[in-house]
Amino acid sequence: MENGAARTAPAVIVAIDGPSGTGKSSTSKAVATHLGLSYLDTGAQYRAITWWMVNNNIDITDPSAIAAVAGKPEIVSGTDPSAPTITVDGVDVSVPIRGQEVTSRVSAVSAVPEVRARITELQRSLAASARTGIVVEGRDIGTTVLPDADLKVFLTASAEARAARRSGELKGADVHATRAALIQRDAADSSRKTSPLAKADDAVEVDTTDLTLQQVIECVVTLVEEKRAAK
Ligand SMILES: Nc1ncnc2c1ncn2[C@@H]1O[C@H](COP(=O)(O)OP(=O)(O)OP(=O)(O)O)[C@@H](O)[C@H]1O
Ligand SMILES: Nc1ccn([C@@H]2O[C@H](COP(=O)(O)O)[C@@H](O)[C@H]2O)c(=O)n1
Repeated sequence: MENGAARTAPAVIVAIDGPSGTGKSSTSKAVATHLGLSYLDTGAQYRAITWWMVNNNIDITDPSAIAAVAGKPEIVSGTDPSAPTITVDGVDVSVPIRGQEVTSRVSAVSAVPEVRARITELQRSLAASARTGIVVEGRDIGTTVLPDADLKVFLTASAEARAARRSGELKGADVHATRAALIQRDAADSSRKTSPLAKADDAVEVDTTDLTLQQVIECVVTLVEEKRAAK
């Protein structure tokens, strides 16, 4: 190499989208850790702003009420894949954003264009400042947030597999009710007007129904390494 300079890998931007329970978070964190990249859970950001709306008694059924205050909460995401963090106005909300109160309302809040504009700006700024690159997971990353990502992956899995995974995680929650809730949230996320859940035309689709988590991770790591080698 010229002047003995060590070649550093170019920063790589990876977008991972897909419906609920397809393995986006588990896969993205592991891929980012393996490749020394940052990691951003964009669902956590939408959950955080929803938590703030609930805590401040904003009428979730009124999009104009949500839009009017969308710029108020300060949402900060930590992007270390081994310890991702999320705070709202300095409060750690990593636990309450996973509760039912937030989960049942997040699709309504995330459908409001002013909320999406605010959160999208945060996401682009974090991606632009990631030194080695970043794995960003969500619903509209490949289509809207980072349309020029080096690699776009769209994870899918049957509703049955996703419900079984989630009810296992929720310590035996009723699998039928879990399946119905997943389908309802996906339908809301896919049918909203602004940046719906969708596969980008140039995304690689990976059906994870019959794959172990380790197999999905290995598949995505290989795809990233191929893109990196070609840069
Ligand atoms: N291929 C797989 N096989 C079996 N279990 C899996 C697989 N991928 C993920 N899981 C498990 O399924 C559950 C959901 O995974 P994860 O949270 O990564 O999905 P997600 O797509 O990020 O969901 P959401 O969009 O709702 O946040 C977790 O318990 C995870 O360990
Ligand atoms: N890019 C994204 C990511 C998420 N959402 C909304 O947030 C909800 C929660 O996402 P999880 O991944 O934590 O389950 C999701 O249902 C969407 O309503 C989004 O709109 N865009």
